[in-house]
Amino acid sequence: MKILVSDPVSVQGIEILQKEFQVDVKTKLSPEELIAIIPEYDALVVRSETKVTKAVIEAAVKLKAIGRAGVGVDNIDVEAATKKGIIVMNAPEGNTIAATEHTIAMMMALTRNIPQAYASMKRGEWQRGKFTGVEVRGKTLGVIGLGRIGTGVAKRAIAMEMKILAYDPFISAERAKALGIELGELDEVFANADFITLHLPLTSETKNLINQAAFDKMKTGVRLVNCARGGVINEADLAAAIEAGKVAGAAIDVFEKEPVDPENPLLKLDKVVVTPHLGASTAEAQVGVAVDVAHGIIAALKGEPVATAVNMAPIPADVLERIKPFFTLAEKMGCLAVAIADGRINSIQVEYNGEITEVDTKMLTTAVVKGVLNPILQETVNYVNTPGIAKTRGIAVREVKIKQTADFADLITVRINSDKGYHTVGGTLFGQEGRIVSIDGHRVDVDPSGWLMLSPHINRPGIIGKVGTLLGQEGINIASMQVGKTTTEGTNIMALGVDSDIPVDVLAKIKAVDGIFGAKLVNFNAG
Ligand SMILES: NC(=O)c1ccc[n+]([C@@H]2O[C@H](COP(=O)([O-])OP(=O)(O)OC[C@H]3O[C@@H](n4cnc5c(N)ncnc54)[C@H](O)[C@@H]3O)[C@@H](O)[C@H]2O)c1
Ligand SMILES: O=C(O)CC[C@@H](O)C(=O)O
Repeated sequence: MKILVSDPVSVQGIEILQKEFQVDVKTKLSPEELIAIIPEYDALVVRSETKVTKAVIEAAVKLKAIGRAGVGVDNIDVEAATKKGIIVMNAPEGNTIAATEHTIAMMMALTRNIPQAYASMKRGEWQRGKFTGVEVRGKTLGVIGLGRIGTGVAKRAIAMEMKILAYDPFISAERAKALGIELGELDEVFANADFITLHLPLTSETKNLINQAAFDKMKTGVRLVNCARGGVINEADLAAAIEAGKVAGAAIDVFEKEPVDPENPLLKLDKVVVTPHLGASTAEAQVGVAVDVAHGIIAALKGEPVATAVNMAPIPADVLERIKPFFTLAEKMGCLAVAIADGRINSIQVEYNGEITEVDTKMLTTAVVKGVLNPILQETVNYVNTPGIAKTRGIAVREVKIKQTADFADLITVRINSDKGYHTVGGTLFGQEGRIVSIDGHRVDVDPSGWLMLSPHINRPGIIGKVGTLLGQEGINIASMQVGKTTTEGTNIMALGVDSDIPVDVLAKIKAVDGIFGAKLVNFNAG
């Protein structure tokens, strides 16, 4: 598989990718160049410069994952990617400290006129009176967006004896209180803040949030800091508010259009301190996001769930740790269940027993359904599109949890229902290895890898020998053999691990053996 890295991403991340896949680093591509080469790639890694538009996604043929080495995914058409079953992930934590510290640096640079004083001295001047600033102690800092960075900025500002008034409709008052932060409505923040700092994403809702109408509600002399996203502030309105004396100054790291247009009015104002989107630009952050995104891309390309996918339900790290060993098993159980099922599938039930019931198992259930759908569909089936595909196909998915278990510490049982009846597959982990421990109530111990032939038969001498002879005549080697007892008196199931595919006509000959009720072949390595 091939990965394209189209923005400057730290070498530590690239090296991790190179251990597993071929990696091409091609930066500064024009939109046309990216569209022309994207069909070759299975994954794309970007920072904020590459615009992954609908056209890019439509041109992609094999693309399975897009990784953003950073937080904001506003440069990626996530909706188009989701429709195509492409996992979009970010690296949300690696640059939090960098952006937090940059925000504080920008606020202090703004209050003490550091860039202006620096430029003046470099011109050979000594102007002490011109650059008198203001203190932040005792001032109210309005924090809009109290997520990772907003909270970090608030904590540091509290240490500088600022009072924090925050607006974030998705944060509880208890959480804010525990941090020593007062929550208020947006208009309260506008009306009371001496400084306002933005830490929210750019969405259709937040675009132009800080516009002329917002400035009208603010204190005269307010100072603004934006290290979140350009576009949240209307730049023309900000420039006008500064010129009118309503806003005393602004520190801006992010712009509506990047790289910024030299004619941007904000660049012409002395009261505006600017940096070229440097919030995440520390050595530590760049390594952090590159390494995080590399691990996410590898997981996605191996068909494993990605903790930081933005178009899938997020999985907390502790839950992922707990359920990760079960993923491959769960998918293979789905693959086995669909192989033995007859008729039109109308529902899949996944029952969990044991310790595993204590965590959120939704992604494991998705893994089972993915395993069911993968062998029967031509389209790419992954963790992003599996729930949608099952729904469109009218397959109801149900999860049942019963903590009590009889024989295993953890047990997963898949029941696949069709218009012709139902089948069950049980699985567990022996150490870290997945094992199929029951098929339709027959006790087995099957390693779910390679080819497996399953054949229920009457429990009487000679049958297994006949099957062995038939396979031997066709040159098909039997690698392992299990015979499980069934709960139905007198019926056993043969589970033969074979080294290669069994042609349909050979399978027909096996089915025709007297005493055999059927024969099904499963390829656990498909998909
Ligand atoms: N300048 C940089 O280089 C740089 C670096 C990292 C992150 N960022 C940007 O900083 C921003 C914050 O990043 P983060 O990691 O803290 O994200 P986060 O997801 O942890 O926090 C965002 C917060 O915004 C809140 N929010 C969403 N919509 C809102 C609205 N309409 N009004 C108020 N609050 C709202 C959310 O509830 C959340 O708490 C993002 O836009 C990110 O892209 C910039
Ligand atoms: O890639 C960058 O340097 C910017 C990252 C930053 O804007 C983010 O959203 O994480």
